[in-house]
Amino acid sequence: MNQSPQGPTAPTPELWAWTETFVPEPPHAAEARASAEQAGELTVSRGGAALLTLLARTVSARAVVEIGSGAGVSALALFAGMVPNGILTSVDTEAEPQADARRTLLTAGIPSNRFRLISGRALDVLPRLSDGGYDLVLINGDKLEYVEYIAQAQRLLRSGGLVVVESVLLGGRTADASNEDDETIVIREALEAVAEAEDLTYSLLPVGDGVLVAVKH
Ligand SMILES: C[S@@+](CC[C@H](N)C(=O)[O-])C[C@H]1O[C@@H](n2cnc3c(N)ncnc32)[C@H](O)[C@@H]1O
Repeated sequence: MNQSPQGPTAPTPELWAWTETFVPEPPHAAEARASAEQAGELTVSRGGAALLTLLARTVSARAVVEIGSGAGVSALALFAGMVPNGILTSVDTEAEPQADARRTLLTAGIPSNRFRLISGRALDVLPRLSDGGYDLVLINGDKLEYVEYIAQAQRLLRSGGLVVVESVLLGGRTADASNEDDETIVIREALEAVAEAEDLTYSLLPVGDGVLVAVKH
């Protein structure tokens, strides 16, 4: 068997890249991803989208909060796993990607009464949402605010709800001890906040650019 210091079959970057394509992306999602890429808007990875669908289905998500609507790629993935009448509340500071998100969701047949796209800064909007009222919170907004987003997610989630924190590896910067830029420092603090939280059990998954998933108890 192929042995390495990490274990019997340590995955190569090529193998992880292959896992991203393992779950086929539905046609509407592939179109939304292509148009987001064309507009220069960042999205969750393909593997990250499949993970969101899985997690939303795992908790029978009825009420979901998304920080960072972008062009709606993650929203579509969440809806694919949510219960049929589930509602997504999604916040973004930028009007243009949010208009794309609206178009993406409507084109995919999601009725407009199933999503609230709120224009504004997450830290202004989240405090207005109900304590314990949500099954899943996706964090994919301003990385410099991730510590505050996690505190908000702890308040918003019901017991058994999930917080999903996107892109925590920062392309390798988080794990590079010589790196001290502001985003990296905040992401490390956010990871520590989750690790130290007594009401969260977590795992850091090597999906896309790293996804931290935690369940509230
Ligand atoms: C990576 S993109 C989100 C991608 C989206 N989740 C998807 O997969 O399609 C990050 C988004 O966060 C938004 N954003 C940045 N700062 C924010 C803030 N303070 N509050 C809310 N959204 C913010 C940006 O405008 C951008 O659209």
